[in-house]
Amino acid sequence: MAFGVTVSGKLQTRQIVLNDTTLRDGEQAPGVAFTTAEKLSIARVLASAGITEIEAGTPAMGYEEVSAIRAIVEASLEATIIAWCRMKRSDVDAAIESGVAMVNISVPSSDLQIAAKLGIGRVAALEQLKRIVGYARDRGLDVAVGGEDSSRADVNFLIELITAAKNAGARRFRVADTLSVLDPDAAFALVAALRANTDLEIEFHGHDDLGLATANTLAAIKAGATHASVTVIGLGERAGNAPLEEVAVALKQLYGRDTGVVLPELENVAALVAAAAVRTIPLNKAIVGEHVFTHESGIHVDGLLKDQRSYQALDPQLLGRSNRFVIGKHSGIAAITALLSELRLSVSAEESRVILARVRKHAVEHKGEVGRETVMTIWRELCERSLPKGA
Ligand SMILES: CC(=O)SCCNC(=O)CCNC(=O)[C@H](O)C(C)(C)COP(=O)(O)OP(=O)(O)OC[C@H]1O[C@@H](n2cnc3c(N)ncnc32)[C@H](O)[C@@H]1OP(=O)(O)O
Ligand SMILES: O=C(O)CCC(=O)C(=O)O
Repeated sequence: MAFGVTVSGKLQTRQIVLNDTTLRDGEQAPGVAFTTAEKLSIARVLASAGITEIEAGTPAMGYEEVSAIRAIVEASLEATIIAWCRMKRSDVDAAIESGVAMVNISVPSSDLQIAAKLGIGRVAALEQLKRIVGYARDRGLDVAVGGEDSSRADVNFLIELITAAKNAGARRFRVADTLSVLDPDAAFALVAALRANTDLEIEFHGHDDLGLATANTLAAIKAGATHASVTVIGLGERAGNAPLEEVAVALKQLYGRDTGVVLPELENVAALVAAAAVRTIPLNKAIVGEHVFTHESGIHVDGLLKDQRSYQALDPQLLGRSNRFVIGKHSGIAAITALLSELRLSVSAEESRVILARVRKHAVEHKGEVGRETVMTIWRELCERSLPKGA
């Protein structure tokens, strides 16, 4: 099915809204603990990067968290600040204290979670949800209902929850694949079934235990989700959430869909969050990894030098970045010749082959790229050796 086409076949022109939950689900990653100042800086860079919804934290955690969320609200960013709540009046009261205008009220939706966590049944969970949504609406809050563990729930019960949420005044239902049990086909089918039964906003919240969070999120959007939960560099519970940078760029690159995210800001946002989370961004991390536009293999470098399109689908300029060539074990003659010519060093074809052999040996011995200085040293030594004695 083509992107942007609903199950009923109607073309959609809507913009996909990304709800960034780095400050809530992201911070639930083991060992991650942001200070209030870090939370505020992250919220600021997210808003400057065009994110219009920020799930900023869990007010039920107490005074510090409420103050941090309040500081973000008081920064008057161009974004809706959302607080995460359980179905408890005290959680909603704490959210009100934090100053947010919108809450996400979470309801365990699978039979297993309803029974195990809350010790009640479906009917009681439904009643509790209605009461709390009404309580929040009466206090002027916008309400999204978070269907925790939606992907293991009975779809008919999800529809009952959504109907109850809507009747109580909620504007959105979040379909959470809490434990990553969906693949893209199943994510599409689930969201399509819900889409066919409600006109509420639908947010998809994917986790990455199987490395499918981004794919599942795209499938959910194809099926009619209007919103997607994301976190910077995929920070979040266990293997994390759908990464903001992957979802925003994939939507643009694959489907030409704009999320309002300023793509060249993503690298800075990722660096800030990684530093505050004390996490390292893997060199090969999609979109924001240092090496994702770096090329070493001889055949690739040769192809890129002849025509960039031969080995480039995602234009680094879209992200304010550029291609980089490095010399290493997999370099070929074209890369060596190009580098030496850039350095204005002349070599014969035979000398290039000798330099390449030395480069390979050096790369294996030092397990890494071979820097320009090293290539120049190899070149110099070769020249000295070929000079006639006494010259
Ligand atoms: C999938 C997700 O990401 S869910 C969000 C997870 N986020 C967090 O846990 C945020 C950090 N958590 C915390 O700081 C604490 O757990 C708090 C402040 C929220 C609660 O702390 P405590 O009162 O000590 O409760 P504790 O964490 O031990 O247990 C959770 C309680 O919430 C209840 N609960 C869980 N989900 C819900 C819900 N959606 N609605 C109502 N109650 C819920 C549990 O039944 C349990 O209640 P019980 O103590 O009566 O059995
Ligand atoms: O209930 C929600 O809002 C979703 C909670 C969550 O983070 C999840 O289920 O993974």
